[in-house]
Amino acid sequence: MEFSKGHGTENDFVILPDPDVALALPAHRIAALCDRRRGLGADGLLRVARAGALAAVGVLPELPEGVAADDWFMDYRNGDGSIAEMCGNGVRVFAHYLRATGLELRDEFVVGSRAGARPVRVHAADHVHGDVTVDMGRVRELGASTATVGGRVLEGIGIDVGNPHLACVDPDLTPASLAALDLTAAPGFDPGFFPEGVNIEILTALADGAVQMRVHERGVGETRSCGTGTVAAAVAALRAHGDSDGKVEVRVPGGRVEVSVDGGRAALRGPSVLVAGGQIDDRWWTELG
Ligand SMILES: N[C@H](CCC[C@H](N)C(=O)O)C(=O)O
Repeated sequence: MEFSKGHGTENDFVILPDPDVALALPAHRIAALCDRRRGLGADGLLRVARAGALAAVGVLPELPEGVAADDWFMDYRNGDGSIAEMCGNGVRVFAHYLRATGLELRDEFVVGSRAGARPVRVHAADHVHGDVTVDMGRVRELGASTATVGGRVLEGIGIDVGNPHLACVDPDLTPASLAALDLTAAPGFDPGFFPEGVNIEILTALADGAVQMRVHERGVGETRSCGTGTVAAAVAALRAHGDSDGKVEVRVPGGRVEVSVDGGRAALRGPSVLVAGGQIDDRWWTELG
């Protein structure tokens, strides 16, 4: 079974080409594959399939708005096997993979996601490095809520980027104190406000057009980057700064991305790296049950 491995600012993914949706992907198999000791190891999994093929076998109940049957669809799963609506770093790696393998010959095309159509522009793509902008669509503020980290209560804004986020801007945070935060345990949050769980970003205030951010992801744990999270962080940082639109460089442990916010919509530009490709042993995969 063919696979590739890639990452966007060190948020890493196993990529499974499966255009006709021949693979069964129960959660326990994904969790084993993404486990960093008993499997290949990754924050998440990207199945590469045609949207119509996913709908035909019932993986998708229907085609999401704006997604055509022959669009490539990013069937994203978190490392614990759970399904998430959208993955911003994942779309960049997905688009890079399509161009690098020749599955897609255009530089501008739509990637389908459970959150809807995500148009991409591939600025550069060779067999290792890519540079991609993703139209992240409409971003919706959900109101104020809080997170608890190491016994401290942090004020945040709930933000819908197709998936749920709580972005906590702490004006007293410095890069050093942010780096010192213990995120090994999942931050506490209000399950009434986020009944489907939440990705939690903690970030410094906007300064010189940039913020520093760490993230604890739903279904994964702390990651070195979260693309949808950088969009939520940029929206929250602009809002705390008294702005609604603007460009923000979001610096995460795994690198840097640029988020543009305009009229309630966002775009995310950043790198992608394809690290390796190979074969997953069919018998190992089957024995997972
Ligand atoms: N853990 C997220 C999905 C992956 C998001 C992140 N990897 C990104 O790049 O946006 C969730 O459950 O909503």
